[in-house]
Amino acid sequence: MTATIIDGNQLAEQKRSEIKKRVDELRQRGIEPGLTVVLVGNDPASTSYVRGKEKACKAVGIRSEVLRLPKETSEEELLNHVRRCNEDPRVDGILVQLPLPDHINEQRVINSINPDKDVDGFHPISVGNLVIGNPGFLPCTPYGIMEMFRAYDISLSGRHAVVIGRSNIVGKPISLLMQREHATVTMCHSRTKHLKAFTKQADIVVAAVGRPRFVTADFVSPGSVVIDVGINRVESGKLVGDVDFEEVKEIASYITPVPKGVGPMTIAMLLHNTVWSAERKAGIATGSGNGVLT
Ligand SMILES: Nc1nc2c(c(=O)[nH]1)N[C@@H](CN(C=O)c1ccc(C(=O)N[C@@H](CCC(=O)O)C(=O)O)cc1)CN2
Repeated sequence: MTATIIDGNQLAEQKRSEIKKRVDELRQRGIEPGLTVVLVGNDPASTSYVRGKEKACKAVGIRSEVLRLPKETSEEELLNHVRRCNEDPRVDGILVQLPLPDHINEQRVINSINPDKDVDGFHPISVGNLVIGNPGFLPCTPYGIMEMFRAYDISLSGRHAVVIGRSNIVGKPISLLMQREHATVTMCHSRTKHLKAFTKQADIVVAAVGRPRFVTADFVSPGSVVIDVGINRVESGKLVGDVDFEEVKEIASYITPVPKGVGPMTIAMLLHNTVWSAERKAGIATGSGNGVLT
């Protein structure tokens, strides 16, 4: 059996057209949703992701501004920029592109973002809301994965999901979200012994390890759903995921490719969060922003 390939590009395009309609409605009320992205330094991957965010904002009519700061920027200077954005009424969403240079304490910067503008969903208040099941911003990559499950009618209820990786951005939130949809979740990480013994039992595998083609055919069972969060540039210059796509697609029932899988959905959900923030400020938000029933 060859897996159905989950088309992140197509789904993101669909999302963008829904979001554009919401932006048009806001504009008709005289509201222009705005996103500020802060980029410190010139890491090529981060620079390219930020360009992707600017382009996506433009496509749907969100006003975007990128603060490009030199890599020597001090933590205090960065915090001052964030404070100015917190107070700027034109800014509905603030995103500090990660990773930050080593001399800056990432968590301190995240903590300084106004939780009402935390479109990345990384602030402790957003994390707390996710844990409790309150309405709030969800981190964009896990949110995008949940939207993929929904679009492809992949039910999580009663299924065993194994997450490889325990990062704050992906591993922890995706585990909570899948649990919220009634999956039984096992979290594995770099110190997990007998990793394959876990992944072999899984109905759903989410790979967020940061190691190129780490998940090979012998990790997965026939018919499982495999979500690849990795983005690794290998020596040949090719972009590959954490999953050996060619091998695993012959065994899985559904699989996300890299590129054009989870990545484009990350940016689409950022647009959603920004528009939801503007709608909420205007008192016209429908839903909870994160799929929680209100
Ligand atoms: N503040 C944040 N920093 C980072 C986040 C985040 O959600 N918030 N996530 C990642 C990077 N990221 C977004 O910032 C991101 C990564 C990849 C893609 C994407 O569309 N990838 C394409 C391929 C792009 C390429 O050719 O290089 C794909 O997979 O098709 C979008 C966003 C870390 N930092």
